[in-house]
Amino acid sequence: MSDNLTLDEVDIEVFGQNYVFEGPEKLLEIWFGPSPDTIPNSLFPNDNDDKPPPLKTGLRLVERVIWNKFLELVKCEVLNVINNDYMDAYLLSESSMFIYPHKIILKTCGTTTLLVALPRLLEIASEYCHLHKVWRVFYSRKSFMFPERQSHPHKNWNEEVKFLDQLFENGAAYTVGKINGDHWFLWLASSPDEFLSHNSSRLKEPSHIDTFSYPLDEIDQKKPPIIIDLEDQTIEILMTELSTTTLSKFYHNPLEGESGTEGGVRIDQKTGLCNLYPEAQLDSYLFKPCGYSANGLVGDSYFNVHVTPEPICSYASFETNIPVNSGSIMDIIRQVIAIFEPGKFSVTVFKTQEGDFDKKFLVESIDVIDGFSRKDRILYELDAKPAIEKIRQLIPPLLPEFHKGQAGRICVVGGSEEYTGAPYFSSFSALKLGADIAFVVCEPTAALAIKNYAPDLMVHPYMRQSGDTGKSLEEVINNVTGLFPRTHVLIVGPGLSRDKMMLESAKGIITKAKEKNLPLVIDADGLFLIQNHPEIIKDYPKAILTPNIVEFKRLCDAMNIKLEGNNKDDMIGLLGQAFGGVTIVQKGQYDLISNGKEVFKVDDKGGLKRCGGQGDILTGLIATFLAWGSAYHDKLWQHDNSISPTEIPMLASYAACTLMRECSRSAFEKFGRAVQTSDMINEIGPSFQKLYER
Ligand SMILES: NC(=O)C1=CN([C@@H]2O[C@H](COP(=O)(O)OP(=O)(O)OC[C@H]3O[C@@H](n4cnc5c(N)ncnc54)[C@H](O)[C@@H]3O)[C@@H](O)[C@H]2O)[C@@H](O)CC1
Ligand SMILES: Nc1ncnc2c1ncn2[C@@H]1O[C@H](COP(=O)(O)OP(=O)(O)OP(=O)(O)O)[C@@H](O)[C@H]1O
Repeated sequence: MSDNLTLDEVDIEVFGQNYVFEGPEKLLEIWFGPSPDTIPNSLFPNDNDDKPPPLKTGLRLVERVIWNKFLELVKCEVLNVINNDYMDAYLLSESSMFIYPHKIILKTCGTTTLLVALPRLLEIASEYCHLHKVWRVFYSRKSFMFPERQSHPHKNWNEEVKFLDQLFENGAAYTVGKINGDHWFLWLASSPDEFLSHNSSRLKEPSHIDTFSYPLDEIDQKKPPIIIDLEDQTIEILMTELSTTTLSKFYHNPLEGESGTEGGVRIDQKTGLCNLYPEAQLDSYLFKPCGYSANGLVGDSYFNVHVTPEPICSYASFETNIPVNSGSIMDIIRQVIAIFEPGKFSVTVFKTQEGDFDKKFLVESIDVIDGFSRKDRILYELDAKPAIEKIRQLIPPLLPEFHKGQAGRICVVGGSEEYTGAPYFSSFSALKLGADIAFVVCEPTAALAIKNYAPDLMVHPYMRQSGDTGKSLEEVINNVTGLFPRTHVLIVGPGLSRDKMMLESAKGIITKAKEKNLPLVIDADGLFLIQNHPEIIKDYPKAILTPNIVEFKRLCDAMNIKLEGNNKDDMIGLLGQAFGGVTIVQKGQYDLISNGKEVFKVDDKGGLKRCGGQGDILTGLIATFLAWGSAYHDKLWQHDNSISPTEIPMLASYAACTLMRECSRSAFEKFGRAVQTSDMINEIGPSFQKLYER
């Protein structure tokens, strides 16, 4: 490095005026089995030997020349290789590759074409290791700094998803984070029970292994039973805007010695990187004129560090799968941040969720670092289901000391001259689930009909349609709000109609309900109101909106959220964010639930008849779970108080969606095409019993 030039000047001198480098890496993990022991031809531990087995099996059998050729497709090459009993770690000209017997982790930066090489990777596994099927695939990357420099299929996320979808079945693509800021793309396909088929057209199964298969039980017969630890956790710290002092350390200064491995060792000491994991076997490399990469091995885990020190695109990444418990994640983050002194950084913890793992605790344990302010903290559940056990905790026990109303008082504002069924379905479903009391506040002509449907309901004819001169808007609103002291949860919309006076009244009632901090469920015509006046509900986290496909689109339009460039399933998170943390339940072939931070998916089997009114049932169910959430926090019964009030809308929505689908499934099973919404209501009791009753 020239002594009297700034780093910028050095870059321009060496690389030219327009030089930039894409530091953020593409990361691919392909698992061919859950552990090394599930791979054919593995050498199993000698019973008398405490030492780990010499696991040169599976993918580790593939020779270096094959990998060299393979990496040509990625457009990078091998600089150095280290290994231990568990894996081979390749340091690449553009990042790293880790090869275990049962999985490969390939991480490449710049304009490498990682996915292009994927079919060849599957072919190598099949041809040389008898690994014809994969068990888990994970591909991720941060949004690129310079996307226009990438080549196919990395030009944009949709292309990458299409590429992966063509190769593997059942993939799921996600975008996490701010679309107009830092965000991540993830694609994953996994199947804990079965192996995934892949469709690599170039793959041909060699005839001599035509009949070879390796179901887990077949392998298990060859050795003592093993407990497969499926826990897998990766921590990634991505840093930009590194300090000038830090950057200068990653330039090659000929006066200090050679670049390459020798330079790498120098950098490890100069920066303190060698102290991150002092016990690690470290392989580091200093590029000429600048840049640094390192792989570190600790037992069966690894870490890697890659640094792009050009000031115009400065970037450093640290990634590890070395197990860290929730409490000590902060220690490693602090150490890494102290070494690189970034202006901005983000931490991603990717964890497979097994057992009773407390993800909330993990997320909360990631604290703010002195000198930084936190912009975002997202917990994203990928195809995960919130613990049924958690929902069960919200359900009030049936105790002799309780009195009328404590298990839930639900008020439905809806019901007009045109629609009387909707408010009935909604309120009656709340009773069927277990709420003690349900009121319907409706227009007088609807009141007569609804009273006739069910004497269990309390029907108040307080609402007025336009042209009805009997009552002013103010009187209507005051009458309804007079019920609030007796209400736990308010549902607005079923059968309300689009009459101006009815909608104006609903608007006033929602505003008053917010002042009283009442949980709200808004559906049907209530959503029509919101689509025209989103400000009524924006930033009120106690509200849940339950749009069907048409209503969802209208809400997105109202909030200016466009499908272009977004994955269809990401829209809900964006809508939740746009509404400032309101929970959205997007109903359809599968239901998605999001508050803008988390997304739950409910794809349990439902019935095949789409009769009107099922959405109304759902509102009654959500409201009852919400009311139980309030009773939980009022400590109506003894419990450990482990569920936070902020979790309730997501949990209540999830519980209601699963229950609704089960009601629809079982009613359809009995009645087929003749099934009616009222048949589904009759299934609420048995379905609840099946899913949630202890
Ligand atoms: N028995 C009853 O009294 C019922 C009354 N309902 C009430 O009827 C009023 C109007 O509700 P709508 O749902 O008709 O109004 P929407 O504005 O949701 O629907 C408008 C149009 O979109 C169509 N549509 C709805 N869901 C769709 C989907 N998933 N895919 C494609 N097209 C779809 C509808 O058929 C309708 O033509 C509301 O007040 C509602 O509460 C409904 O809740 C159904 C039952
Ligand atoms: N294609 C589908 N497959 C399975 N379930 C579905 C499908 N479409 C909707 N549902 C379920 O039906 C219920 C009602 O959703 P729908 O989209 O019909 O709402 P809605 O139009 O608001 O209903 P309503 O008729 O009460 O106004 C939800 O629980 C949803 O999960």
